[in-house]
Order: sequence, then C-alpha cells, then structure tokens
Amino acid sequence: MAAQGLVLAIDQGTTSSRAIIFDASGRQVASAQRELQQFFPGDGWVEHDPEHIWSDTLAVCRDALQSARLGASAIAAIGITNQRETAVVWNRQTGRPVHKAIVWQDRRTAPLCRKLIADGLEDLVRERTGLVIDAYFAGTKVAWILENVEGARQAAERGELAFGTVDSFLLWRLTGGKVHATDATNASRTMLYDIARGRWDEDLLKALGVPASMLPEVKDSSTEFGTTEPSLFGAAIPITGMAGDQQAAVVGQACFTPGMLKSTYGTGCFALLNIGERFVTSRNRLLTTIAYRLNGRTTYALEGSIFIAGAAVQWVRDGLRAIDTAPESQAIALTVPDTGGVYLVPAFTGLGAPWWDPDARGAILGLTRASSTMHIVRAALEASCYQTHDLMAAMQDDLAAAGLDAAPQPLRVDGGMVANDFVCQYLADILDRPVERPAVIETTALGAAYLAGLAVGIYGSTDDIVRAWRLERRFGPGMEAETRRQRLAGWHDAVARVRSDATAGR
Ligand SMILES: Nc1ncnc2c1ncn2[C@@H]1O[C@H](COP(=O)(O)OP(=O)(O)O)[C@@H](O)[C@H]1O
Ligand SMILES: O=P(O)(O)OC[C@H](O)CO
Repeated sequence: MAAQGLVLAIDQGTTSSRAIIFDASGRQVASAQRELQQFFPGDGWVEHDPEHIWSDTLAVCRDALQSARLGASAIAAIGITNQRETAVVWNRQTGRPVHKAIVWQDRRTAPLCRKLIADGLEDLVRERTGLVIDAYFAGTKVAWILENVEGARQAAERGELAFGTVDSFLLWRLTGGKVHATDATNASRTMLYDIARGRWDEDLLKALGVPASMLPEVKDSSTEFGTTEPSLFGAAIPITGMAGDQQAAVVGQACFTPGMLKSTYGTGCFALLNIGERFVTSRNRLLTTIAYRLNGRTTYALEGSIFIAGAAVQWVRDGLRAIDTAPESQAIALTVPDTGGVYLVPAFTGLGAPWWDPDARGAILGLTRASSTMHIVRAALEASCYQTHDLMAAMQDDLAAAGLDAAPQPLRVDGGMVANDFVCQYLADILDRPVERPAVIETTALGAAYLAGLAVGIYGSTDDIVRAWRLERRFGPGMEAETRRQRLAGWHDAVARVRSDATAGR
C-alpha cells in the first residue's frame, strides 16, 4: 500500500473533460467537469481545439483538488484516459498544435481510405493492426494534416513535429514538454502500430507518408510516464496510468479473464471482449485491439464499435423534441408495450461494426397511423440493444472460429445510458444473457485510476481490482424466444433498408 491512497483520474472525452479523485477503495472523493466545444467546419468534419482540451483538463484537475481541499502532495498518482483515435500534431519547439485536433468521428479521410483499399492494403492492415481501413482511426488524420497544413510535411521531415492521440498530447503538456509517449492501447488505434509485434509499422508509415520521428514512445498502460510540471498543481505528481477510454473501462469493469466482456453506452457504444494473450483477427469485421499491456504482456480484445447509442436519445430530445431530458426516455418507453413495429436505425454518421458503411444514413421505419412519439422514443432505446446483439453474435462466431471457449458470459455495462433500467432489461432480453450493472458506472475514469494505482502499489495486482468490483443490479433475460426472433428479424430488415450497398442487392 502506498503512503497516500488517492489517485486523480483525468477522463478527456469527446464531449467533456472530467477529473475524478478516487480513494483506494474506488470511492469518488471529488470530481469536476467541463463541456468541450465542438467544431463542425465541413460535412462530416469534427474538430476540437487542443488548447481547449488542455485548458479544460487543467481547470478540472484544479477544481477537483480544490473541491476536495487537497494539495498536489496528497495525490499518489495521476491516470489519464481519453477519447481515442483523435489526432493532434504539434511543434516540438513551441509546443503549439499546427492544426485543430481531428476527432475520431471525422469522416474527411474517407477518400484516402478508399484509395488504401483500392491499393490492396486491407489484409496488411488487418494482420498488423487488427483494424479495418476506416477514417475512424488516427493514421489517415495525421496524413491529412501533413498534406493540407502549409509547411507541415517539410517541418515533419525535419523532425520538428510531434504526433499524438489526446493522452499523448496531455502527457506532453503536463510534463512541461518533457515526455512524448503514449500507451499500447492508444497506439493500437492509430492504424500505424503492429499490435502483434508491439512496434510502429514501417510499411504502414510509408503507405501514409508519416515520418517515424513524429511518433511517441509506446509504453505499458501502467508504468512511470513522467511527473507533472511542479508549477501546474503546486507540486510534481507522478503520472503512472494511461489507456484509451474504452480499454480503461475494461480495467474498471475488471474484465481480466478471457471471455469476459463489457459494453460502454455513452455517445456511442463500444463492446470489448477479452480474448487473452493471443492475437486473433475477426472474420466478422470486428476490430482486434490491445485491451491493456501490463508488465510488458499484451492482452487483446475483440471490439465492436457503434457510433450512435446515447446520441440517438439526444436526437430524440433535441432534434425531435419528443422528450425534455434523456432519463425521461425510460418512463415514456414504458408507456407502450412495444414499438408497434417501429424501428429507428440511428445511422446518423453511417454504420460502424459489423457493417462499416459510412454512406448509410438513419431512418425510422414501420410507421402506421397508430404510431406515436412514444413508439419512436422506445425504438431509439431498443436500437442500442439490437446493435449490441449484432456485435455479440459476431463475437461469438469469432470466438468459435478461433477455438476459444465460446460459453457466453454476462455482459458488464457502464456509461451514462445504462442508468436507464429499461435499456438494461431490454438488452438482457434481446441478448438472452444476463446484463450486469456495477455500482460505479464511471468505469472509464475508475479504470484509469486503477492503472495508475497499480504502478504505485495502491493495488498489488489485478486480483485486487477483481475484488473491488461491485455489482449494483443484475438484469436477467426474460423474453420468449419467438418474440426475440421476430424483433431481431424486423431489426435486420430495417438495417438492410438503410445500408448504402443494399439497394443494388434488393
Ligand atoms: N437515463 C438515460 N436514458 C437514456 N440515455 C441516457 C440516460 N442518461 C444519459 N443518457 C445518454 O447517455 C449519454 C451520456 O453518457 P456519457 O457516458 O456521459 O457519454 P460520453 O462520455 O460519450 O459523453 C448521452 O448521449 C445521453 O443521451
Ligand atoms: O469520448 P467517448 O466516451 O465518446 O469515447 C470515444 C471513443 O474512445 C471513440 O473510439
């Protein structure tokens, strides 16, 4: 046990930046949050200002310390977790970003991705990085910055520019420009990192024209990354944990055994299944990614990424004005016994796994004169459950193909949307497997705190984290098999209708 048991977790997300101070038992001592300004400068373009990311992060850390009336010396370690894939390029000399951060949701590099596919790189990318070629990942975003920012390519070739995902940029700033590093989970989201061999991949760097001199050092997820510049918080604090937010949730949910899985329902939904230390690629267009790297040992996960989950509820609130608040969706959904055959396919920004169809667009189908906003609200919630079903089915098939134990395990859920009991119950019904909601649904930040705490001895091993996990409620499946079959058939028909390549097939 370390002298001090408090850890400060920084959770820099897509829509907000949070700082949460946890004690050794995983209890929240204090927290602070700021909304992050979004920029939409073109169709399908999404940017953040790295200076906002930095100033908000600094502010929430200071606010959390202040609200707990704690000085920096009371904090044993900092853990950082972050929105993944978002790319920042900055000048090493001045520390200034050369462009706004290009966010994971940004689709501007779709044409470059199509070219990479036409050049026959799909198999290479899958075998080395575990990913599909898609604008989602950081690599093509860096290539875009080098291509489109005046002088950037020449500066990069002179070794003057640094690239990093948000964790890496924050680490650079927090250490006063001394450390340029990332962790293996974040590296695994760049499409530039060979996750089987654990090194940046020369062939992919060449294909995208990214100089190796720009890249951060890749470290374990729980290790010494550096210490904060003393002037920032009044004393230096060690930074000892780092992971992408979905991987941090795997740790926060204590999914340390192969076969265990978690799904996080925030803006989007990201399901990760621990597959152990063997790198297996998916035959169902799921991603293989690094779940965590501890003591030099890599654990992999299969990941299903759905771009719209809670964001569909936001749309029902702000676009449709059918509800005033997100939590209200539960009571409204329960006013009707079912959706009356209405399906909402929330392909607002295309479809993610397992379809990977950037040109699909959302739709509400099955409307009749009896349909009401209640049915649509319910359909928006059910959509996340159906999409999760499709991911789970793909995962089970991949597990069986890889010869791994295929017995379905309970799904551990977290994120803002799982406060909704209707969603959790419908999920259990549609998946036909138990859904477990933990006592702490801020598992992303908790996971970052665990990673940081592991490195400074607050936790002796992952066994301590397994013991700390607490169930709040278990939702058991209760739907008739025939009802489930019919609802899923209706959903798949609805998906077929919105897919951009479906028209030709019908
Ligand atoms: N009770 C609820 N029922 C349904 N959706 C909810 C509920 N509470 C929050 N949400 C949705 O969850 C999302 C917020 O979750 P959060 O984990 O904070 O997301 P993120 O980290 O992606 O910003 C929002 O999209 C919101 O619409
Ligand atoms: O910021 P979030 O919670 O929406 O998570 C974003 C994911 O990391 C994108 O891959």
